[in-house]
Amino acid sequence: CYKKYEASQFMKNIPCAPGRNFLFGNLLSIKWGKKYSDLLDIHNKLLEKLGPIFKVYVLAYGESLVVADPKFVEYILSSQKLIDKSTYHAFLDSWIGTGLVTGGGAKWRRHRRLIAPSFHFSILRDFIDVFESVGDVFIKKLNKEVGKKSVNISPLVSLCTLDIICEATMGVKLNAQTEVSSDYINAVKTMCKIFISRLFFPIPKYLYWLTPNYYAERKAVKILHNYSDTVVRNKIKENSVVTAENYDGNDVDEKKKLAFLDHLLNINAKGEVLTTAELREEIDTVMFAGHDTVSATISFALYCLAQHPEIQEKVVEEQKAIFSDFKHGKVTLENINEMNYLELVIKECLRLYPPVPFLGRLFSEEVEWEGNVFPQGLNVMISIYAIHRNEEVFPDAEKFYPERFVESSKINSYNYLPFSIGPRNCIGQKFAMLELKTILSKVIRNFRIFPSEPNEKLKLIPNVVLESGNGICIRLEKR
Ligand code: HEM
Repeated sequence: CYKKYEASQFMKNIPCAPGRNFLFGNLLSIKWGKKYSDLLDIHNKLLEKLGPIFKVYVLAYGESLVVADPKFVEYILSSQKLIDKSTYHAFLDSWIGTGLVTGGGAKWRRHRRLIAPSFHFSILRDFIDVFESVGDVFIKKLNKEVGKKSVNISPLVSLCTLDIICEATMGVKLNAQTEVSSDYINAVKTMCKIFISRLFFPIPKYLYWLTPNYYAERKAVKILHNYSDTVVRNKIKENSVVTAENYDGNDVDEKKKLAFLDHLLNINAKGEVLTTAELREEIDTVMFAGHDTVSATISFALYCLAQHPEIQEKVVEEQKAIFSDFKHGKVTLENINEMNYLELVIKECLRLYPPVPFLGRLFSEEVEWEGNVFPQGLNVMISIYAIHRNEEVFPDAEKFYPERFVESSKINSYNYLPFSIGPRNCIGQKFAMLELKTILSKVIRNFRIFPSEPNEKLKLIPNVVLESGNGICIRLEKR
């Protein structure tokens, strides 16, 4: 009880974003006073003015802490107890339920332990074929953009990564790149839009059903669940694979397995069973987590290469040394491991443009740190975006300079964390790196990349992932 009192007193002393309104908290000054696209700027200015730990207030959520202090971040992220996600994550529940990204507590621990082996390197190797074949379609699509003065690359890349994650996860070809439109893709887009709108226009749960979003969300979720449910049920039927409902203790042949779903089904054969609903939840989760994040990174990396011809040239030289058939050579695990300079480029891109710019946590208990007590139930936003721009760690931080990662072992993990760190780090990190290298290698070997005409600068906005409000525009020429 005393801790509770101490925590509430301590919170009073934490600097607060200005313009607090009794009804809307800081939202009015943050949201209405400025354009949505200014949000990261505002956040930077608040950090400068208030320091690396400050609070913002939004009526529907109460006080939230924004943290960019690497020491406190280390304390939070390395904790085995502070693993619960912020209340905002609940806006994704209707779609991805309490799968790995949003779940917490004992269920998350069990699922993480069961699913982690499916992301082992030996399994990921098989997915390079998927990256290759979907990448070939992507190159064909890009061929159609050659000669245009400005191409917003984001939507094209997004369809490519959606095709990849769908095939890798469910073993199903979505053909998002070749089909004009699909209900599934539209439903994914709708859900992402609604998530953001609910985040910034927090309407209390009991009033939400009065809004048009409620009905759009219900329709979209039905489409998304029908899709993954059908795939899961068909797989179970096809493979006669066991689930919690029909498990009889017999093993399933591992060699036949290809997609993540197959690997998850195989878990059931080992006696630790996931129900059909849990399987669907995890499939939807990987579809959500593994699509836009990679898409954003590829798009930003192409933009950076367009803006820095000398860096692009170094990437090309490395690719020339690796591939005897420069344009059509196939990517393999072996040659991916030789793409060292490309890896530096990707790392620098993830530093400047972290797809997940903020990590949300909910303190499930009172937290004592450096003699201060933070209250239980506090929402915390860890600003990866700000941590990655710390001049003391990354001199000339706004500069795109891949060489700064040559001695990456010297960079403390809590100063550079695009995939987060600790128990809730990104389970798909290795998968993502393989996919990023494969697709970027293919693009760079087929096209020269230039800035768009006129040279459109990025206007960063923190949507579901980091995006650019005016698109990510480049110009392509055939090599
Ligand atoms: C460049 C690409 C990617 C980036 C930057 C990224 C980043 C992240 C980050 C920062 C987290 C932690 C979120 C948090 O703590 O709140 C996370 C979690 C997660 N990511 Fe990724 N991710 C990427 C790609 C992928 C891919 C390709 C997959 C799947 C194939 C994936 C699956 C997941 C899952 C399932 C989690 C939740 C892990 C857990 O809490 O146990 N991610 N990712």
